[in-house]
Amino acid sequence: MTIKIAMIGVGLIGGSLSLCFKGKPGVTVMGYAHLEELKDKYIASGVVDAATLSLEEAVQDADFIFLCVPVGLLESYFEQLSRLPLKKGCIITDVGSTKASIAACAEQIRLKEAYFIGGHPMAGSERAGVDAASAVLFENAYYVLTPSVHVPEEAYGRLSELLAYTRAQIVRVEPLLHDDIVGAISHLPHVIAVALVNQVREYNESNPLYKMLAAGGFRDITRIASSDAIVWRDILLSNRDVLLELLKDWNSQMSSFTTMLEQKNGEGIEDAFRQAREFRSVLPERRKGMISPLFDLYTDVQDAPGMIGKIATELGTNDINLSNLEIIENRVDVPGIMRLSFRQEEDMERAKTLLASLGYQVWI
Ligand SMILES: NC(=O)c1ccc[n+]([C@@H]2O[C@H](COP(=O)([O-])OP(=O)(O)OC[C@H]3O[C@@H](n4cnc5c(N)ncnc54)[C@H](O)[C@@H]3O)[C@@H](O)[C@H]2O)c1
Ligand SMILES: O=C(O)C(=O)C[C@]1(C(=O)O)C=C[C@@H](O)C=C1
Repeated sequence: MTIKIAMIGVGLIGGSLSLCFKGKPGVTVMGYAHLEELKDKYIASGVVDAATLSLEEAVQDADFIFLCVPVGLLESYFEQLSRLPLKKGCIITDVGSTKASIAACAEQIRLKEAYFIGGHPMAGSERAGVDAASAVLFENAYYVLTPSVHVPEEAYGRLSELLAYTRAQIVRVEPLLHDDIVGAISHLPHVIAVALVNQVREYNESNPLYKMLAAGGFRDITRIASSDAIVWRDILLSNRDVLLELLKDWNSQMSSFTTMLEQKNGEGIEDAFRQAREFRSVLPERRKGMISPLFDLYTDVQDAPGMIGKIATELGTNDINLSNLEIIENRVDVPGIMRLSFRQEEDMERAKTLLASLGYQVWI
């Protein structure tokens, strides 16, 4: 059996999906580019089997069409597709970070012989473009699908089956509920990160020490402030109503901190930190490129380069199989944390005992 996949927009997400599908038995991935230089780039980067500047050629005989363009372009592409000859039973899906507007559009423009199933992989990065694409981006992530009642289970099943190549976990959610939840856990955090960076950027104009001293905490909370401006402009405008409500709640969270500080309410501040830590500690952890779960052990690192070799050697000479090693906070002259991952729980336990006996502070 042959499967043709048309990828409309081969950037971070479209490129990563292409890498998941390309080379699988019977699958060909055709990228659509709106600019000549992008077409050449898509081919040169090797993420697609072929690329074209013609939308019609890209989708001709396609079994699946993925719309991977910024959210503000989704409706226009959907409308163009509805006027093109599509293969009977073809599935059109998108990867947009909002789902209500494209779902409403698909309700209005009924496709004749194709089906639309909204999609949103809950994985990404602050980087953009095909150069940032990765075959393991979606591994162990959730992948939201928002089929309408008009979509037959058979079509939903076909898309889910194809998406198994991403190694993501499919979850079915209503479009409006999706936008409420993703507004809170993704869109609002991006707004907060950008506002925080811009606040500090303004202070830095009068004193460059701000930038110089900005360390782990600032970097951790602001990574996503480097995200693509066009992609995020479209997401925020598309989820505007939800964000306006969320920002009201955010302002009241900030007011409560203002009040606690004004009243020197140390207990209130402690409670806020404790509650946040408790909730954060139960967030599901997801790792790219992992098939089975790992058993993790943590230790402080004073001098990372020397320590890495020393610890790896100690484990090796004691026949303890280390699967992965990562420095979580790597700041010059400041102790960081090393995460040691093991496939077997027994290896982790033995490493814990060994490193503790050698004087390392270790914890699980
Ligand atoms: N960035 C993330 O973390 C993330 C995660 C999940 C979903 N998404 C969604 O994925 C979609 C794509 O985002 P991305 O992060 O891959 O961005 P990107 O900038 O990396 O990719 C966008 C692609 O669309 C192409 N494009 C731009 N204008 C176009 C046009 N007029 N016609 C055709 N193609 C055009 C670009 O050339 C690029 O290849 C967005 O809808 C976004 O909401 C993003
Ligand atoms: O990890 C990141 O950089 C992301 O921004 C990924 C992220 C998110 O906010 O979690 C961003 C947008 C999405 O639509 C899905 C995932």
